[in-house]
Amino acid sequence: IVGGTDSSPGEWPWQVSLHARLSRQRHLCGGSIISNQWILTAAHCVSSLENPNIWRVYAGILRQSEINENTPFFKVEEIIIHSQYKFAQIGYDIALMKLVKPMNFTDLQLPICLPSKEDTDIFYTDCWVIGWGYRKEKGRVQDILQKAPVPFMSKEECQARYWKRRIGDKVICAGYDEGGRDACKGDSGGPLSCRHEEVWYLVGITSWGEGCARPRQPGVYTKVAEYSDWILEKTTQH
Ligand SMILES: O=C1CSc2cc(C(=O)N[C@@H](Cc3ccccc3)C(=O)NCCc3cc(Cl)ccc3-n3cnnn3)ccc2N1
Repeated sequence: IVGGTDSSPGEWPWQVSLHARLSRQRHLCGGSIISNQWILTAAHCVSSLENPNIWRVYAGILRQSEINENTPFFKVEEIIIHSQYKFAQIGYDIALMKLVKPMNFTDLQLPICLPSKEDTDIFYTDCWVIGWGYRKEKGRVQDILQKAPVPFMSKEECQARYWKRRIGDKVICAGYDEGGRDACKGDSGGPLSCRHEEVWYLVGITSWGEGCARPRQPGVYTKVAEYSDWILEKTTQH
């Protein structure tokens, strides 16, 4: 997160850190707890890393330094990537991770509400982007979970900022024209969390941007309300 501040314990209990064990284990992406057995993240985090056995889900942590070989984690049973995903800039940048065992909810690990598909036209005013990602483009993964407030940007303005690309209806843009606050490397897959009438909703999934916190280059987030049918279909036992 660029331009953010330290989060406090339990402030974002739905935020998880997704670690992949490749040559070595490291934080690769954020994710959000949406039920006791399902994590929502970005498709680009797991595409080409679809073997569930390499992933470790850490919940209820504030600092990456809390993680060592003795830290408990959740194992992943199944990874579901949206069938229309190709790469983040095109869209459909959404994926689900099913945990092997359901987690117990505590003050430090709780689910966030999903917006319902009727909520696609709410203009949220209290949104935050959260993560352990870089604080600048050439940075490093941070220890303490960072948070930054980011205002929605209209689709029209966002399309004007990214005129070489097609900004569709299933993404949300958020950021400042003057730049300065944004997601960055290591934040993707995490939540754009918005508070509406005292309830927090998972409005976006951190997806892509041109650099980090550059003027007139807002962050682009998967619009979760547009995928509520998909989420319901994939997470309901049939
Ligand atoms: O220990 C380490 C050091 S190297 C490292 C890199 C990344 C990374 O590039 N993540 C990418 C995505 C990715 C994930 C897995 C594999 C490959 C790529 C990312 O977060 N990308 C964030 C994309 C983004 C989103 C918004 Cl909303 C705004 C601006 C940006 N950025 C534009 N340029 N940088 N960030 C993640 C974890 C890492 N862990």
